[in-house]
Amino acid sequence: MTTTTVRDAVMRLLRDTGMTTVFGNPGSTELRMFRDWPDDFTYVLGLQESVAVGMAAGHALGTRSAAFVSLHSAGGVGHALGAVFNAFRDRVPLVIVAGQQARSLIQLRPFLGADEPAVFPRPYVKSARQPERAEDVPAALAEAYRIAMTHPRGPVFVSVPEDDWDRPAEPVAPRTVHSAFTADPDALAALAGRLADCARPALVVGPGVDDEDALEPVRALAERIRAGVWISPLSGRSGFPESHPLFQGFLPPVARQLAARLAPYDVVVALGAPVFTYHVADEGPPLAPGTELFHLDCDPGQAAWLPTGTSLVTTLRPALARLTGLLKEPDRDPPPPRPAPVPARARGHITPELFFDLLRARLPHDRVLVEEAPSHRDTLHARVPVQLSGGFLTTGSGALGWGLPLAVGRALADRRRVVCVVGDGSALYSVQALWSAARHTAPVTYVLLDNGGYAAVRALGCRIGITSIPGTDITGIDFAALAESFGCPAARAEHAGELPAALDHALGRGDDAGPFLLHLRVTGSAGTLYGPWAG
Ligand SMILES: O=C(O)C(=O)c1ccccc1
Repeated sequence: MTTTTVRDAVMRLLRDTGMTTVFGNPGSTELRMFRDWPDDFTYVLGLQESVAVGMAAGHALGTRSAAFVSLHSAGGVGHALGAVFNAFRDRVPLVIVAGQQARSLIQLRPFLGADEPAVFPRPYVKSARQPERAEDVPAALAEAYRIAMTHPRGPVFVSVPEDDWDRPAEPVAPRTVHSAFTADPDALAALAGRLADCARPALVVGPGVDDEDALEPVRALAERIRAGVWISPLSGRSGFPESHPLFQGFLPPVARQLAARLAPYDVVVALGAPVFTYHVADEGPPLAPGTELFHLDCDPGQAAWLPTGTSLVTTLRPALARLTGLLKEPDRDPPPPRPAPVPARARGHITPELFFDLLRARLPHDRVLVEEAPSHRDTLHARVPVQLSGGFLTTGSGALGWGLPLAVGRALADRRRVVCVVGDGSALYSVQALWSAARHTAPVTYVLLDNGGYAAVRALGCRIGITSIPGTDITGIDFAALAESFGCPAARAEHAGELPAALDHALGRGDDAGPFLLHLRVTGSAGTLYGPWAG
């Protein structure tokens, strides 16, 4: 006779897998999960489901382990989906449980009930199901954890009817899955041969490098072969020290420009990088005729859809160790280092260039920087070199509202201060995350760059000759007052002369001081994102 319930078995599983911080937004379909809520669990409330998912993602990235998310029924899943899309594309491991109405009510299409719950979040989850029987819920969640954590990682969805939690179920035994795997040794030897013979090699580093914690083996390979190193277009994570003399910059998400940047190289090796992540359409081949691509990634799907090159399906660490071991120091010069930016003017209004120069001078090398200010991304990359794997985090897939809650979860993961640079437009998709940050004393310094609207959209319009775009102006919001109303202290600055002291104050807060928001009115930004359209 079983005496444990689904809830007992799931709580035990969450302890065994380290998922005792639950990010969620509760409702009546989750009530029975909360019965006898254990003292060793922390519930982090997001005041809308996309905020809960964004915070969970930041926590997962910081702990390098899956985070648990509890969503409220079909409507909550709907609210969360933009963030789930990011988590899927950015390979963030999440175990997402959505409440469902009681099994006895489902035939009558009840209030809150989800029709086809396992279909709704697809295709942006690695797996989605509602177990056939209540007693299968613990095993389904254990499986979900293992799927989320197996490369390529990502979110997994389980729908749980509300009456299941009190039903009897057996606990599930802890298990281990080792998911690293190595490419065919002959294929790696052939690649080593090409790298030994080539004239000018380059590496393209993608988000997979941080995901697999492979920065050091990537650096060792780059130094061994004296390769120029590029970051793949719009990568959501840093994976190479950007002050390294071999570092060359960030590939643009436009086909012709990207091919031109890689044209000087005869062999390019992409590491955990989808390489051809374009934002706007362009014509021309993905690579110049003289550039040969090799691509190492753990996702067989990515290997299949890339348009060119030789793919080796592999996790990176074992493949890089073997590859570097096969290569000798070559007789070739390293590429020249990328030029330093021209220092910004420090008078008049605040420009993004000035802000990033001052930030660079104040940012400790081990500080994590979260960014969601799309019209300033290129300026940030040019002026603030990040050194850490995962020291820079953003959305690699484009659903906005990710950065502000991501910073909360990332800060809660190790309670070290995070700096989050966020645009005015971006902030407003998920601004209530400031309340969660204040509530949990999350050490985040937000610097809100306010250019009065959706400047990236305007810039992309200008690029193709559309200069008047409805719905892109946002004015009349007092962000400092808004932050303070959520319990997050704030300040504002408008003039260059005020900025150094304002930044010293905002960035100098201790790790136990909770969040702070600095609202900066900025001018003179963006221009034409990605340069003029050549089509
Ligand atoms: O292009 C867009 O419309 C858009 O939403 C976006 C998202 C992220 C960065 C830049 C633009």
